[in-house]
Amino acid sequence: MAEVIVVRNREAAGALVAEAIERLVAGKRDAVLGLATGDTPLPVYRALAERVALGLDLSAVRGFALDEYVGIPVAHPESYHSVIDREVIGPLRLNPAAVHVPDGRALGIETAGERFEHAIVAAGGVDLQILGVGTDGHIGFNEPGSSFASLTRVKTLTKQTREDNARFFASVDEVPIHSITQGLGTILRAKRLVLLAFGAAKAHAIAAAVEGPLTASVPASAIQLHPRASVVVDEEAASMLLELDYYLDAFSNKPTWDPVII
Ligand SMILES: N[C@@H]1[C@@H](O)[C@H](O)[C@@H](COP(=O)(O)O)O[C@@H]1O
Repeated sequence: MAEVIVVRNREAAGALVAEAIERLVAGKRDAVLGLATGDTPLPVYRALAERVALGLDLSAVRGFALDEYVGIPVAHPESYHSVIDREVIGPLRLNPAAVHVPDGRALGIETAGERFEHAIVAAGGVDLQILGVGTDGHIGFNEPGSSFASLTRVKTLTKQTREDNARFFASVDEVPIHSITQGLGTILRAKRLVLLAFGAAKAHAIAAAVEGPLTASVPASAIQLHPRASVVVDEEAASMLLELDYYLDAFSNKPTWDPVII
């Protein structure tokens, strides 16, 4: 079962996960982070940036982004290359050469997934994968129906995802139709998963991911297959969990030898 941690707000979630990443890096300077985009992980990146400003050294940390749009230039401000540069590499002072984003350019797209998988394996795998969740239950861009065994590949975005992401573009018509995303199988190979979600719009996806049946119709339910998955949510995102009292009880009685997330 995934560990469910209910926090007061986004800032508290950011602080909690940043603290775990700091502990991870203290034990492994060149730890490999799996990097999500979207609004959800921003509090984590902000909290880490504050720690970096105070002296935390992340310069040896390596990273793999979850996904990228296909069909927009790398330099487009909303390409995940640009977002990862702006929100992660810069503020966290990571080495740009050590952070990989799937290659969504048309040239060589058939082999881009395989190349990305090789790079993850060559790095020794992802130590901690940060995840958000789409309102339709997707993780990365693994839309409903994605195989639990899938690896990095091109996926067609659903109408719902394109509408959700239209806020980053001038209109929904400008949201790319395709993406290249780590597969559910890729994500499940990470040593630890941390899925974050905030707000009532995510409550259904969180309940389905944590307590619903294991089904490709809810890609985030794949986290139930992972032995070390934590779900960090605010009260609104937690509001449809049937066993909420149990999770709160389990967390407040967490044994001291069992550290949070890491
Ligand atoms: N590809 C990304 C996902 O990685 C992200 O988790 C999800 C939720 O986005 P947000 O965090 O902005 O709600 O949407 C996007 O489609």
